[in-house]
Amino acid sequence: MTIDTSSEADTLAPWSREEFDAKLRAKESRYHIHHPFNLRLNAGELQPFQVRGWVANRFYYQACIPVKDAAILSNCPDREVRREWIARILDHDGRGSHEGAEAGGIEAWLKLGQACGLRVQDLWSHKHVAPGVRFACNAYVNFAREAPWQEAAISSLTELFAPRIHADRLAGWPSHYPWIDAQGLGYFRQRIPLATRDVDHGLRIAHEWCSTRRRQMRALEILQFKLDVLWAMLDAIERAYPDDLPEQERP
Ligand SMILES: O=C(O)c1cc(C(=O)O)c2c(n1)C(=O)C(=O)c1cc(C(=O)O)[nH]c1-2
Repeated sequence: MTIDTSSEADTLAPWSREEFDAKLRAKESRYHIHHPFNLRLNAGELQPFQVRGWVANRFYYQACIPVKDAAILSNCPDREVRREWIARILDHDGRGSHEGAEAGGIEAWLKLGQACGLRVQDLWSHKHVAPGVRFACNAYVNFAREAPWQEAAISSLTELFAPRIHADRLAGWPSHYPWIDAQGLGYFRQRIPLATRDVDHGLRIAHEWCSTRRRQMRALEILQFKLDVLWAMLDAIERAYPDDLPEQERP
């Protein structure tokens, strides 16, 4: 028998904040930190072209994030929320073209790409981007364009689990991949406090919006959608860069 959760949701009291948060956090088991490709990446098992392939494909995600955040802003009539949310765009696009954190996350990712041996123009051309990665990232941006801004804000809550994945890279990559200039890992370092701040804001929005069981259940569905975006990206990247990819097709 299937349970009709949609009508059931209307008869049930909302979970307490603690229960709701626990259910959001339990989604960690589906985070891409557990994807086979990420396990190999962070265990130092990948060949240089596979790391480069991951970096080049992930750059498409990086480029989409501020567009996604601008879509959320464009749907949000609340000035207080907009004032806080706009920081996310500047975090990635930068507040100036100079060096350091002010240059923003996209610039830092380009540095990571260069440290891995990729050329800036090749990253911007997105020529290495696998179709599945493009589809997944575009689905995320389109969701933010079309959903109520509170739902789109909730979709960023995969960042609950991001500090750990960044910290894993900082801890492991210098010894696993000594051919990558460690200066290039700054992106991961700068994201840890920013992800924590984003999550604080995202959770405040989720707590206010999810005042009914139906909305709480919807939030869990949305978080799963976003987990699927990240998982599908790694599925596509894994498929694009098999261990025996011919030399001439390697990034
Ligand atoms: O490297 C990662 O595994 C990872 C994951 C995520 C995430 O969980 O969505 C983000 C990031 N990095 C990231 O760097 C980032 O700026 C970011 C923004 C967002 C978002 O949904 O708004 N997610 C993420």
